[in-house]
Amino acid sequence: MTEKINSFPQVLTIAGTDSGGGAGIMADLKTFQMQKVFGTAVVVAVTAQNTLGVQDSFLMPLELIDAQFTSLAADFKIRTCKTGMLGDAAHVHQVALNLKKYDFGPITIDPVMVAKGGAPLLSKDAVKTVKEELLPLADLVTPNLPEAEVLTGIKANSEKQYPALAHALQEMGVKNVLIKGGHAENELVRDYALLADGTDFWISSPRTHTKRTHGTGDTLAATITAQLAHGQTLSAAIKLGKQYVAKAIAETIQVGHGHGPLNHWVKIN
Ligand SMILES: Nc1ncnc2c1ncn2[C@@H]1O[C@H](COP(=O)(O)OP(=O)(O)OP(=O)(O)O)[C@@H](O)[C@H]1O
Ligand SMILES: Cc1ncc(CO)c(N)n1
Repeated sequence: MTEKINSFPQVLTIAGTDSGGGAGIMADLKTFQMQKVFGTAVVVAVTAQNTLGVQDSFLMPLELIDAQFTSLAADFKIRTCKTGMLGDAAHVHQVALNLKKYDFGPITIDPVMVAKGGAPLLSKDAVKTVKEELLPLADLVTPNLPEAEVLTGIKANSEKQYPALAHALQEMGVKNVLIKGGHAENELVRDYALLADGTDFWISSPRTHTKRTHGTGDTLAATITAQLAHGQTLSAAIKLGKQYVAKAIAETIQVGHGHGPLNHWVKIN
């Protein structure tokens, strides 16, 4: 029998691992698999983590970051990519250098700073490097509320300020912005998108009252990355991302004793 060759778009996540399987590279790869794209990964950090918190972490040697990028560039046609946990300023810088060197398609930056339990995933002094070196490379940035505040220096106490946060981020060089509203306390969880052409829209879903929200941001950005690789427009990809993450939170699974992971098995189409 001759082989039957199936082809899937190839995508890349540049982030940290989560031994607990719910966030970071693990959430990204599960999402990629469900969205029918072929997932690859540059491991920037390894975390010893579960649903209760981050117990330990280690950042990869910078040469190994370069080596992973080189391996992928030599053999794959990466259509889109995303970043997650990047650890410190030196690693943000190294990732930015590699993203400038290779064309891995549209770049989604999820500016991960703190884990759900409060553990830092990006050192404070790295924020400057994210702003100066990474954001200008981003096609899309997807901060949660606290991250948007840190990046812009604007304190936001209501949804009315999301457009101001997004415009401030655009002024920092990002083309498209998605502000995530998971950290607000409203009954409707509303995210706000501001696109490069100046158009904007809100997307909302009912809030699921649960502590099982580990990896929500990673899952959203990974879905957008996958859908862009399938050729969806950015606004369609964002809407599909929100739909997937809302369903994956609502149809919960029982894993661990703390901030449990999402149900990546849900289907949206
Ligand atoms: N309780 C919830 N019910 C429904 N949707 C939610 C809930 N919490 C978050 N979301 C949605 O999940 C996505 C991620 O939002 P959030 O603000 O939690 O990101 P995050 O803090 O970066 O997540 P994480 O750090 O866990 O990866 C957004 O689309 C948001 O609207
Ligand atoms: C490795 C890693 N990346 C991202 C997050 C945020 O969800 C986390 N908790 N752990």
